[in-house]
Amino acid sequence: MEGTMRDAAGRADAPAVVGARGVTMAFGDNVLFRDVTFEVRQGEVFVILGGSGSGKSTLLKLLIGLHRPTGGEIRILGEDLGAARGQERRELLSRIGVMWQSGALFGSMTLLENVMLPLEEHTRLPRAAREEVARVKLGLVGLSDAADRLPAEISGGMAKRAGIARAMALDPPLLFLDEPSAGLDPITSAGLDQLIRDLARDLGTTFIVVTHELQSILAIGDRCIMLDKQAKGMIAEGDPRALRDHATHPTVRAFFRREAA
Ligand SMILES: Nc1ncnc2c1ncn2[C@@H]1O[C@H](COP(=O)(O)OP(=O)(O)OP(=O)(O)O)[C@@H](O)[C@H]1O
Repeated sequence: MEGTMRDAAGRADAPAVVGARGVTMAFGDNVLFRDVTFEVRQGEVFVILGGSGSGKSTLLKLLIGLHRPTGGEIRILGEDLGAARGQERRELLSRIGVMWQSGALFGSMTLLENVMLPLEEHTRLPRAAREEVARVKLGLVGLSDAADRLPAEISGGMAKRAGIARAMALDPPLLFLDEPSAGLDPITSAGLDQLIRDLARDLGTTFIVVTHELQSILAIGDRCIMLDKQAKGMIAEGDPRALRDHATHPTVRAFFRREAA
């Protein structure tokens, strides 16, 4: 497997907030990947990349408990996700935020109401406090002025930001983003990348991002792993810029240098 030194951001000593050890996933006879092992450290922006069908989304679903792995162990925020049951598992999973590719905002609610929703479901805060928290989150993503708009009245980039604000409503230490740049023009996408970097730096939030947008990977990723369909597993791990400059594995090189494999 292609590998590089730890990221230059110097987070090698930060505690691991996610750990996958020897993770295998199969649907019936169809093995997607074997022996996937990595750690994500607090405050990192960690990117999962790979070609279509390599299992990126499935890995994301394993990490947030929507699927159980066929083999191996996943630890989230210090807990063994596979061993956690019932209320313990629910509590653990309530400490992670997820933004799905579509943004998944409720169309009949304003952005403010959308961001207030998780607070309604998971806290007993009075309405005024929920509103206050939701306004702060919208402020963090630069949408203070759009709080009263409906999802249909905003751009795709704004919808992604609102999706991030909602995923952050409960102050999760760990945020998962599924293809955040999908469907955005390059300038809007670059703005979103900047937001992700700012949030990671200013709030210490750990991000795990599934994306195949090379510009985004290079802009936001402290470290990445690359899954491969043929290899049925990881073929690279490391600092994306180092992989771009030094990778020798043909598929990894091809991806980072936009060459034919
Ligand atoms: N619930 C499921 N049941 C059975 N097979 C599944 C299921 N989910 C995914 N798969 C299989 O796993 C493969 C990988 O899917 P996955 O969505 O994880 O890939 P991906 O790398 O995210 O791809 P893409 O970039 O195209 O979204 C799919 O091609 C499909 O064969």
